[in-house]
This record gives sequence, structure tokens and C-alpha cells, in this order.
Amino acid sequence: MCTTVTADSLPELILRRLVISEQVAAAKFGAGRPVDDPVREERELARVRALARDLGLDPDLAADFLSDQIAASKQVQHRLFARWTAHPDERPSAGPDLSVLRAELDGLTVALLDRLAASVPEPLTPPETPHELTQEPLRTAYRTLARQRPAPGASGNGP
Ligand SMILES: O=C(O)C(=O)C[C@]1(C(=O)O)C=C[C@@H](O)C=C1
Repeated sequence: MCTTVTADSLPELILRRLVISEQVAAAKFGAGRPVDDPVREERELARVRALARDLGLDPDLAADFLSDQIAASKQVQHRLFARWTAHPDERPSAGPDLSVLRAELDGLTVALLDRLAASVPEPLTPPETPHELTQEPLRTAYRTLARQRPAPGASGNGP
């Protein structure tokens, strides 16, 4: 799996991550695994800090941003778990492979940080979506983006 940096916009990439999260939920529900995986989260956050340094982005900003994406993913997954527990007829028949989905998420992280580094540091608001499942998680995904952020390279981390 290669980690292609795409030309997609930040909002598109954020939405795509939530769509993959629905598949992650299916994989975990099918395998009887819990939504939360703190070890995986720690690894992702450490990687994002390293990527941010390479891109000239504030590592704290990048970590806050990824934490929002993880929190949003967990909201989607917990909602789906609750739905599938209450309505067995709505359960997905077969879950996709979690390791494949994680490789997709890792590739998206590179693209997301690349877009974040290229974006103007003006506050961004989450788009409205007709999908009830994703509206609240989208607000979570934009928590850091909704605040004024320092321009890339102006993070005060020194030369
Ligand atoms: O990789 C997983 O297991 C996921 O569920 C994805 C994810 C994430 O959004 O990156 C979300 C929740 C877990 O605690 C860890 C990571």
C-alpha cells in the first residue's frame, strides 16, 4: 500500500475518513473487537507529530487535529455498534479486513496533513450533511479547524 498524497480538499479527506470509519466499525463488530484501541491511537499520534515536523507544521496542532479525527471516527463507530446491537437485521454481512482499512487510514493521514499544511489558517466550519450519522462526528472532526490557527512555519517551535 502506497501513501499517495492526493489533490483532494481537506473537507473531502475528512469526510472520506469518516466513510472508512463505517467500514472499520463493520470489521470490528464482525470480529468482536472493541471500538477503542488506545495503543493504535498512541502510535498514530506519534507518527503524526513526526510527519508534522517534516512538513513545517506545529506538531501540537497536527496532533490536536488527528485527535479530532480519531474522536469523530469513534463517534461514528459507537453509533453503528449501538444500531447493530439493537437491530441485528441491520448488521453488515461480512466485515472488511481491518489491516487493509488501517493502511487506508494511514495513507489518508499523510494526505490530510499535507492539505492542512497548505491550507490558509482561517477557521473552517463543518459542512452540513443530510446524513444524521455523520453530522455530530463532523463537528468533532472540525474542532481544531474551527479555531484560528497559526500560519504554517509560525509555530514558535524555533528554527
Ligand atoms: O484503527 C482502528 O482500530 C480504528 O478504529 C481507527 C481509529 C482512528 O480513527 O484512527 C479509531 C479508534 C481507535 O481507538 C483507533 C484508531
